[in-house]
Amino acid sequence: MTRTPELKASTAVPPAALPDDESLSTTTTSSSPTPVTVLTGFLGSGKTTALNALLVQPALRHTAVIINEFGEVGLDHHLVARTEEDLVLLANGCICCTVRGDLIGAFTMLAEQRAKAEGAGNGPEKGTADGAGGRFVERVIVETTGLADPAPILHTLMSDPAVTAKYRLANVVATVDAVNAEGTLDRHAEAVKQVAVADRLLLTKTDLVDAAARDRLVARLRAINPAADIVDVAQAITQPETLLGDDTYDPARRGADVEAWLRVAAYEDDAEDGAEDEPEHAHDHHDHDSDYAQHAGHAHDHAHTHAHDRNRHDDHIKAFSIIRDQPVSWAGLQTWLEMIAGMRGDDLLRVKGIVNVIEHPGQPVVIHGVQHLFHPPAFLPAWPDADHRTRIVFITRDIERDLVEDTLRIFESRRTRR
Ligand SMILES: Nc1nc2c(ncn2[C@@H]2O[C@H](COP(=O)(O)OP(=O)(O)OP(=O)(O)O)[C@@H](O)[C@H]2O)c(=O)[nH]1
Repeated sequence: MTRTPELKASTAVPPAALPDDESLSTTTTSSSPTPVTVLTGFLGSGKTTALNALLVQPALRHTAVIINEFGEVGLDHHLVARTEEDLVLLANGCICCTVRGDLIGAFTMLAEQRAKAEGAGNGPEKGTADGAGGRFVERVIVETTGLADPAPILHTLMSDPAVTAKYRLANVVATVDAVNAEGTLDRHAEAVKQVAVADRLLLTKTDLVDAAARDRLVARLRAINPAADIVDVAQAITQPETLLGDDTYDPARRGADVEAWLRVAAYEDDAEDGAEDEPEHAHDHHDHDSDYAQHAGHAHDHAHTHAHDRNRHDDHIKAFSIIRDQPVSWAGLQTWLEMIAGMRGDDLLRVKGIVNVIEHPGQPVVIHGVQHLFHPPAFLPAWPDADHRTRIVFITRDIERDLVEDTLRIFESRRTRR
């Protein structure tokens, strides 16, 4: 049976406060397009962890982050070391299919902030980034969902006039989980595409595998994308200038497949633009779509209408969340997680949650599961907002919400009877 690591005191999110220092790019001027890095990588492969390690570095203090999350309940904005002003959460589906408009809207908003900051004298020369004058945004990192097909995202960034007027796609970085990647690449076409389009591949979780497994994985990654730099995340995050440093994304360097995917994305984009002239009718794109997008801290409802279905994800993939109003027993939850990971680990693509545990009142616990692997749970220093309910997001293949709900209730009721 899969063992869930013991609950130990550690913190899940590094501090958001940044020391004053030089920025990464010394070449940004108020008129130059803002460089954009796309951070992709399969579910649970370590995107947010790598991002947090980068964002605390002084060189990235003027970096805004756009996070796209997959699931009914957005959690990532609570787990990223960035203040509300620098973080935009797109939780209304996947940017590769349903929230392209939101992505463009987020870029437009950040460009307006930058213009406002520069108008108020908060430009790059002064290095200031706050106050009523707006924030100076020097770089944007877009973290995709783990299931994203990167091609339509890259296409949008390279061709949408509203974006290209102010931004340029600098590079694509993909995290690759050394524990799960072999199986993931076998089973999920999105994972192969994420690797194939990247300039840099960040190997994560190499601390959990032996050298031979790492070498096998590197050979496989080289076969998919011979031009990418492959680096261990521990090394990469100490050199943000190398990881994110200015270059302009060139699909031609990535091979014929990538160019073909981008052509398909362009074709579908044109088809959608044509279809937008048709009368709109609202319908669900995914059974997992949440129905809101929010600029972190300022949630606003979006009633999304799309003219046709652009669901690129496998119909077998489900995303749902389990919510508990009352604190839950850590011991019961741990036993249940072990049971479900042991029985259905291959199909338990991602489990991520904030848990209010009976055993540690006032100390929210963050849990992360990726297929059979459960990472050590970690305490958050405090609840990120007024919502103190347990919220656990599941992304599964062919595991229905009812099965998860029903089995969890069995363990919960067993605990209660003791
Ligand atoms: N041991 C180890 N754990 C890691 C490493 N990188 C990430 N993790 C753990 O992997 C889990 C998932 O990491 P995240 O950064 O949330 O992954 P993600 O790609 O952002 O996940 P999603 O966006 O939900 O798909 C967390 O528990 C991390 O602590 C690593 O290099 N080594």
